[in-house]
Amino acid sequence: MTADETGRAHRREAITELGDALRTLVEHATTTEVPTGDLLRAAAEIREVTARLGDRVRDRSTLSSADDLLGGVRMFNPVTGAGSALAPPLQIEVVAGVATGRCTLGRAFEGPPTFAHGGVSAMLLDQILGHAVVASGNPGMTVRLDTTYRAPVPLLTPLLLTAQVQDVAGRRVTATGTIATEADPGTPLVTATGTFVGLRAEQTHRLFGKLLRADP
Ligand SMILES: CCCCCCCC(=O)SCCNC(=O)CCNC(=O)[C@H](O)C(C)(C)COP(=O)(O)OP(=O)(O)OC[C@H]1O[C@@H](n2cnc3c(N)ncnc32)[C@H](O)[C@@H]1OP(=O)(O)O
Repeated sequence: MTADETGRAHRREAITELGDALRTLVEHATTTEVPTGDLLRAAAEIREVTARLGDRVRDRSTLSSADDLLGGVRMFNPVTGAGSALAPPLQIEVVAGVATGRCTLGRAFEGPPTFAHGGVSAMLLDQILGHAVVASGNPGMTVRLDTTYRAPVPLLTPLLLTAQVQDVAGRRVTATGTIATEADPGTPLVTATGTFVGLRAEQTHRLFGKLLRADP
């Protein structure tokens, strides 16, 4: 490992540590019933820490120094990113074209009481369908996502997601996926069909050219 790679690995570990702390903070902030005065004290303390993190920030068109765009490392992806306070995070692996994802949604993801928000389910499915699409060798962006909600997705319950590509027609790729519980993987709670479109070179250049040139 070069010194640069070692530095980057340490930074990723630190970002993951911070992400873990933030996710716990979000979960506790969502569920706490401490006295009102404690809420106000906590808010003041959190603002102090926040100011320290804000000392040096990247702008919108700069990648995180810990990311590797072409290598698929996105530390702050809101679904899979270990550094994201918003991500469950969903852990995805792809074997023989089938993407499998695992996560447990905390109470910050609640929609109907005790169950996950429908938009969160769609977000998880968009991501895992995207991984199956990338693994098929036909990367593209989502242009359509149809979700069918068959049964509510329980919170605080290990979930199992799967996705695979069904069809590739020119630039258009169709993929399907499901959310189930790990305990009952044969009963889909939410299913989705997504259409992804591969970008033409001119589109890639227009949308991401600056980022790709900057990626080390
Ligand atoms: C590992 C990483 C995983 C990441 C997972 C997350 C993925 C995401 O969330 S991506 C973010 C959300 N998506 C976006 O922002 C994309 C927004 N859309 C766009 O920018 C444009 O539609 C773009 C650039 C993708 C394609 O534009 P353009 O080249 O003009 O497409 P266009 O020529 O109209 O259509 C191409 C093909 O797709 C089809 N298509 C386009 N839109 C749709 C649609 N809504 N439904 C079905 N088919 C569609 C067209 O019919 C056409 O098919 P065919 O070639 O067979 O005739």
